[in-house]
Amino acid sequence: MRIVGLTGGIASGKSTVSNLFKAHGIPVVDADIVARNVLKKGTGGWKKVVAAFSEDILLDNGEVDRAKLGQIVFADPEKRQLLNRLLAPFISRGILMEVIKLWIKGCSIIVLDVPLLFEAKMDKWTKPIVVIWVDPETQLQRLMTRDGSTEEEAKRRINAQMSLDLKRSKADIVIDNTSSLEALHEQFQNVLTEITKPLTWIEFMLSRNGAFLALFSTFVSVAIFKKSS
Ligand SMILES: CC(C)(COP(=O)(O)OP(=O)(O)OC[C@H]1O[C@@H](n2cnc3c(N)ncnc32)[C@H](O)[C@@H]1O)[C@@H](O)C(=O)NCCC(=O)NCCS
Ligand SMILES: Nc1ncnc2c1ncn2[C@@H]1O[C@H](COP(=O)(O)OP(=O)(O)OP(=O)(O)O)[C@@H](O)[C@H]1O
Repeated sequence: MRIVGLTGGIASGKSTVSNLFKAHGIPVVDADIVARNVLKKGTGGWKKVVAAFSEDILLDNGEVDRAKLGQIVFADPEKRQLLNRLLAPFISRGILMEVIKLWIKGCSIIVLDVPLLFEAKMDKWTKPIVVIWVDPETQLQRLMTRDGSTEEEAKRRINAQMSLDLKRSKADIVIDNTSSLEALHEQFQNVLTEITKPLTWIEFMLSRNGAFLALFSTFVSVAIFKKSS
């Protein structure tokens, strides 16, 4: 199985590229969705976060007030680290479960869309790593437009992440999404060609079909050995 890492900064275009992968039949595990699920009312993540941040962060229906928690953690690095520490085990487990489900289905190439791929040290599980880079001014403008946030709020969120230049230096493949959507689509075609190349032997053995082949070969070898002895 080939597990492609997809990362970048906030509002750099990960969801836009994820949608292109999905449109080409390549399944995507979205870490933001996993992170939302592990913070739903009554879950283990929810209990830990409420115990640490108090019931002040809850809405009347008991769900976490995400906007309020966001304001708290993006204004205070220590509180953000605390939230990351509390949720990290639940998020990693959630992502692993999604990968296992896709493995069982027989998917041979999948994409992990993880904003904090490097920060959470999940990059060691993915190859190749695709980083979506965008110039800082475009990133800020797109974030403010999409979320309707002020410049100050948007900058806080951007500064809570590893710099995009550092992420770019750790990439196997870089997509520059500063320009138009057409330019993004063009670059995407090259990425698609690259990641859909035939699996390496190791990737094949890590896929479901590879595991079945290994199991089948073992049975045949044992049967031949028994017959000949
Ligand atoms: C603080 C929370 C409640 C704010 O929720 P909100 O709905 O406003 O934002 P959302 O979850 O859609 O995240 C939007 C983007 O913010 C960035 N972001 C989210 N959490 C973090 C973080 N802890 N550090 C840096 N950037 C982050 C990511 O780029 C993400 O794509 C939420 O982001 C959260 O629970 N974060 C901690 C979990 C986490 O690490 N998520 C990232 C998945 S790897
Ligand atoms: N090339 C582009 N030209 C113009 N707008 C774009 C381009 N690429 C993405 N956008 C817009 O920029 C915004 C951010 O893109 P997107 O939501 O895909 O980023 P993201 O990296 O997934 O964000 P997050 O980290 O918050 O999940 C969206 O409103 C999207 O429509």
